[in-house]
Order: sequence, then C-alpha cells, then structure tokens
Amino acid sequence: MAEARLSGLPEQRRVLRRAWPFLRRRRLALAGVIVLELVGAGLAVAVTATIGRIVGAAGNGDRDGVLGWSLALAVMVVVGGVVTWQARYRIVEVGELVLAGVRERATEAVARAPLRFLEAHRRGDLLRRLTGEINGLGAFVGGTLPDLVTATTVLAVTVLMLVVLSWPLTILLLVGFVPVAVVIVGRFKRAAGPAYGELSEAEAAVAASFAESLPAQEQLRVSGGVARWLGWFARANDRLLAAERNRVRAELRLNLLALLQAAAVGGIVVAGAALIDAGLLSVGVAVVFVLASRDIVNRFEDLAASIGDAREAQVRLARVLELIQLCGDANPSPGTGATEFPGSGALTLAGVDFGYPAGPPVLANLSLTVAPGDHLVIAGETGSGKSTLGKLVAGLYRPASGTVNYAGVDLAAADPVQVRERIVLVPQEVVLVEGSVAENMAMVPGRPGRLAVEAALDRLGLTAWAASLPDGLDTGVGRHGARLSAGERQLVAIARAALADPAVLILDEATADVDPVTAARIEQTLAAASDQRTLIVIAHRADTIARGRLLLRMPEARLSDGAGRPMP
Ligand SMILES: Nc1ncnc2c1ncn2[C@@H]1O[C@H](COP(=O)(O)OP(=O)(O)OP(=O)(O)O)[C@@H](O)[C@H]1O
Repeated sequence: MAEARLSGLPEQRRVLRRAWPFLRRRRLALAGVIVLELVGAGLAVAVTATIGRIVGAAGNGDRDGVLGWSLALAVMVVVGGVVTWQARYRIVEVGELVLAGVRERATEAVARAPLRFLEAHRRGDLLRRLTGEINGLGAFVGGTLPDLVTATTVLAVTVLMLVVLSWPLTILLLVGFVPVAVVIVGRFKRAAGPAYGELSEAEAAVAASFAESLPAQEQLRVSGGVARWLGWFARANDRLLAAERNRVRAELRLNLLALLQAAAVGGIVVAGAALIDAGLLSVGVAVVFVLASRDIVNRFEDLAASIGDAREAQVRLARVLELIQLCGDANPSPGTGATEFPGSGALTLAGVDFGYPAGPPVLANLSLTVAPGDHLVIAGETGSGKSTLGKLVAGLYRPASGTVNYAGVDLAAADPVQVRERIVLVPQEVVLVEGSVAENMAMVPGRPGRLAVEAALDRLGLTAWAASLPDGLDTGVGRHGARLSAGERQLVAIARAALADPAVLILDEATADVDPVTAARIEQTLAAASDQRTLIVIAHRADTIARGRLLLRMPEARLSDGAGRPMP
C-alpha cells in the first residue's frame, strides 16, 4: 500500500464542505450571525433609501417629511451601528471557536498518526500546518472575514433595493459593471490560487529549514556544515521571495477595479439624468441610485480586496484539513478489532515484508515466533534492518504484507493504546521533555507516584545513581534532556520502561551509552522481572549479544539458540 503523503498545494475545491464537521457544531451561532448581518445590511441600505426620501421631501417643500425622515435616519444609523458591531463581534467569536476545534483535531490527528507518516514528512511542514496555518486563519477570521461577510450582505441587499426602485437602471448598472468585474476577479483568482499555495509551501520550507537545523547546531558546527546549511537556507529564502513577488503581482490585477468604479458612477449619473429628463425617474430615486452605485462599487472593491486574503485562508484551511485527513488515512483501522488484548502471549511474525518508499526491501518474508518469557537478541551489521524489525514488533510500523501478532491478536487491528501498554520500545536516542528526572520517568500509563519510581530504580540497582544527581530525582533534565549525559538519558528511559512493566520490552541499543557493568545488571534485571516478560534486545556489543537465550542474525534472519545451534 502506498504511503499517504501530504502535498504542498492540496485540493482547494469544496474546502468549506470538507470543513463542515467543524462548522456544524456552531451552526446555531452561525445562523444567528447571518440574521444579524442581514439586519445590519438592511439598515445600511435603508439609510441610503432614506437620504433619497429626504431629498425628495426637500424638493417638494415638505418640511415635516424632511424632519420625520431625518429622525428616522438618525435612529437607523444608531441601530445599524450597534447591530453591525454585534454581527462583527459574533463572527469573530464563532470563527475562533471553530478554529479552536480545528486546532484540537489537527493536534490529536498528529499525536495519533503512525510513526511512518511523521517520519515521511519534514518536521517544519507539520509544525507550520499545526501552528502558522491555523494562526493565519485566526488572523483572517479576526481581520478580513467580518469585512467580507458585511460587504457580501450589503451588496446583495443593495442590489435588491435598486431592483425595487428602478429595474432598468439596475440592469444598466449590473450589465455595465458586473461582467467586467467578474473577469477581473476571475483572472485574479486564477493567478492567486497557485501564488498563495506556493507562498505557503515556501514559508513551510523556511520553517522546516530552521526546525531541522536548530536542534542540529552542535553537529553542524563540529562537522563544519554551517556554510552548507546557510546555502540551503538562502535557496529557501529566494524561493520565498519569488513566491511573495508572485502574490503581489496577482493582487495588482485587482487595481483595475478602481477604474471600473469611476466608469460605473459616471454611467449612472448620465443615464439617471436622461431618465429624469424623460420624466421616468424622480430626483430622490436618482440620488439613491448614485449613492447606491458608489456603495456597490465600494463594497465590491472591499470584497475584491478581501478575496486575496480569502484565497490565502482557503489554501491554509486546505493544508490543515489535508493533514487531518491523511493522518486518519495513514491510520486505517485504529482500535477496530481486539476488544480484549491479552496480558501475555507469544509474538509471531508471519511472512512479513517491509521496505521504505523508494528504497530496497528491508525485510522479506520474515517469519518468527518468540514465546512469552523469552530473551531474544537481534544482532547484525549496520543497516541490516534491526531497528526496523524492532519498530514492526512494537506495532510502530505496519508490514507491507504479512502479520505481526501478539497473543494471537494482529497488531494492525488492535487498539494502539493497548499495544503501547503491552509492548514498549526503548530507542538508543532518548529525547526527554523539560521537567525533573522523576517526572520524565513517570511518563507512562497510570502515572505512577514517587514511591513507584523509587521502587523501580531500586529493582534496577539505580538508586545510588539517582542519589548522585545534583538534586536527586528532582534534578531538572533541561530542554530535550540536554542537562543529562547520553547514558543518563538512557537510564531514565529504561526506568520509565520498567515502570510501564510491559509484557514485551524491546531495547534498541538502549544501553549502548551506559557503562558495561551497569548495562549488564539492567538487562539481567529486566529479563528476570517476570517469567512472562519477553525481552528483545537489539545490540552490537558482544557481552549483550552473549546474554540472549535466542539470537536472530540480520539481514539473513537466521535464528540460533544461546549455544549457536540453528533453530527451525
Ligand atoms: N525512516 C527511514 N526512511 C527511509 N529509509 C530508512 C529509514 N530508516 C531506516 N531506513 C533504511 O532501512 C535500512 C535498515 O535500517 P535500520 O535502521 O533498520 O538498520 P539497523 O540494522 O538498525 O542499523 P544500525 O545498526 O545502524 O542501527 C537502512 O538501509 C536504512 O537506510
């Protein structure tokens, strides 16, 4: 099965329909916003019509009429202002709530995404979709969206009013203005889609360049790779600059609308004067038309100015929705089968094939059974597939074909939470989170207390080591565990695994940075913790390899017993 891959510029059609699950929860609030907007637009249009009434009354010498309509105008302006303010406030409020839902769902999707999906994408791109794109949507919701919605409703209601007042003049206005405006906006939209997509991709590339290089500064300095990294960054920056230029070029197309505005108002004045001359139009209605046509063109301009932001927001939303969707697609059947995942059992690999995209097969037709309580060592040359096998056995990867079963349950169909509780993998490179040593150790299901942490350390013979740290178990590990040595970070990860007390424990060179005596004691303790616990150790060190009861040699996947006798 092909791996799910994010695209730089995902499908943008029907993006709102795809976002409907997030909008649906707020549909009542959205309906309220629409009602408020319509009332606000109605009042804004009524103001224009009332000015026409006042002019008409003044032309007829009707002083009472002028006074009455002026009062009505004042009331409309105040009420309209309050309603419009409320409508804009509610749009932002509902928009923020919808975005909070999207952010939550996207974070959850990434947290549950299969390891292979995360590995296959640049960290900076994922980060940008989870933060930059959603923040950009927030800025759109708080800034442009209210203008966009108000402009659309006022435009629609104004056109309706004009049709009622004089349909011939309205048709003239629409025929003269709309087709040209539609062509201008259409050309802008065609150019803006790729321009905004490329801009988002280029921004993501710059973010990715930092996300990858900042944690690797130490290596870049020692290997003299800083200049090369600056070269990569310069290329990403040039791309961003070019994308920014394209965006500006696309937006400049909208300036043609200003010319159109002048033409539309001029046309209405000439046509209105002719209609008044012919006795087909009153001066009041002509005034309303001139005001309204200016308003229509102004609102259309507002709309067009917002279209750029709306297009950008559409791309951002499409990128976030694609992330949510693909994380789900890459996780085809989480938690479907296995209502009860047994506490202990044999691990069985049957006909397992696995390879990375565009790479040669790493494992081919591998079959193997490890009984509960067994101690298997996986050894072999660099790049022979040991870690890959460890990740498959831990359920972090899924085989391209074949199955990995634990206690008769296919890991691909089991509840991932239960798999994580039963099968734990400790990698060689341990990354800790900022906090104390004890807090990092206790990060396992069930959140064990201080006594449990101390008991686990005692069993592993690590009490004296923990006491030797500057603040004992309360010693801060620093960012990503940087204040501990590589071996100390491994000890924290091993204590964490011991606390989790899994049925299957996989140590992927997890004691490689620990001194040989401590490593030997830890491995023996972990192996002897329970006669039902399966211990799988991936190792290069001869003493670690010698401690296994079974040995699997990679890449041939040759299985032998402790005495080197081949197993069937
Ligand atoms: N995330 C990945 N993407 C693409 N290819 C990968 C990835 N991880 C490993 N590989 C490739 O798969 C092969 C097996 O890698 P693996 O890490 O399983 O080997 P290993 O036996 O554990 O090596 P080592 O002894 O160095 O830890 C290697 O050729 C490697 O280049």
